[in-house]
Amino acid sequence: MGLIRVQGISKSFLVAKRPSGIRHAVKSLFHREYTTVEALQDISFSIAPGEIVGYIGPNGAGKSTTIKVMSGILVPDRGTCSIMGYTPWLDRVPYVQNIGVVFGQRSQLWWDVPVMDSFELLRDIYKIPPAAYRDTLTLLIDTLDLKDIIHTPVRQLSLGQRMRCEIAASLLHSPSILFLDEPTIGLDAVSKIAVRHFIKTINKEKGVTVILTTHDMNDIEALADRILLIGKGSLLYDGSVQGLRSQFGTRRTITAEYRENAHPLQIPGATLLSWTPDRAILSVDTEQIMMSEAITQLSSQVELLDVTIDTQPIEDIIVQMYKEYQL
Ligand SMILES: Nc1ncnc2c1ncn2[C@@H]1O[C@H](COP(=O)(O)OP(=O)(O)OP(=O)(O)O)[C@@H](O)[C@H]1O
Repeated sequence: MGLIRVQGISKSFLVAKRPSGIRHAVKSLFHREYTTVEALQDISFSIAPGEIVGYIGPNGAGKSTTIKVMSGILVPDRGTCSIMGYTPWLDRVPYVQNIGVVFGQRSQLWWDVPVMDSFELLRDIYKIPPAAYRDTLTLLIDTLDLKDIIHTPVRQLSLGQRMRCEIAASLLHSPSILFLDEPTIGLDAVSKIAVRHFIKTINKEKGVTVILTTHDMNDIEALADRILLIGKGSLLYDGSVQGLRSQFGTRRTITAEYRENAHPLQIPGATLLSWTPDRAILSVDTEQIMMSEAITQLSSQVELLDVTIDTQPIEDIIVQMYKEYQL
């Protein structure tokens, strides 16, 4: 069942050209030239309740524009979007009761007042009943470890502390869908893990459907059941992380340790990444040679002591896809 159904969405922006040079700049004051940026071109997908979907793509691909359309901030030029039966940009008031949105680069909290004051304002905006507000707030304070920071003005918080408060703010009204635009951007390793853990928990325990954009492939590996890959405004891949690996991740790395041998290894279909007389690292293209065959060839050339095989990191696979699609 599609909780979110996006069909044929396109969105373009008219952007003023900024000529360089003083003469052209003065001329442009009287005669502006415009160019059209096709931010989204015929995007379609559907998301079921309880999914965590990673929305990825290079800079400028159209990720934030999609999130803005889905959260009702932007109106597309063409296409339809039905989320829980609402059209986000037409049914804004009832619709926003059902969604939470976090833009990692922007704050929805009031900068100069304590976090708690922002929460109370949101309580009033969303008309959250007092008992429900108390319960949700207690849960969020516990799970996001907010006790010691809730009475601090936002501008005094670290980025990681602020992000935890932003996520709490987006969930105060218990939405069933959460849009996260770069939720871990700029966070240290510990805060990233805390945020990921929390996202996983609300998805599992509360059944919240999560759509997150990120450049951090560790976020994707830790969280997403499914990836939507967008490039230059078009959807290029829709499937599982596993599917991405089997479709695009055809390389494996073999690290071999062996009794000293003077001759560098030579295996067709494998590239020698590094070599010493007792240790070599090879990159194997499994489309050219099966792993079993590569190991057989290896053991025929040296006396093996230890072998480890690593799959291609998801980050590398994505870089390879960006190259393949010329993004
Ligand atoms: N308000 C706007 N006015 C003009 N152009 C815009 C506007 N918003 C987005 N764009 C353009 O639309 C394209 C898609 O932008 P978008 O912000 O959706 O990309 P993104 O995938 O989120 O990128 P990033 O990873 O850098 O955040 C870009 O070329 C961007 O310059």
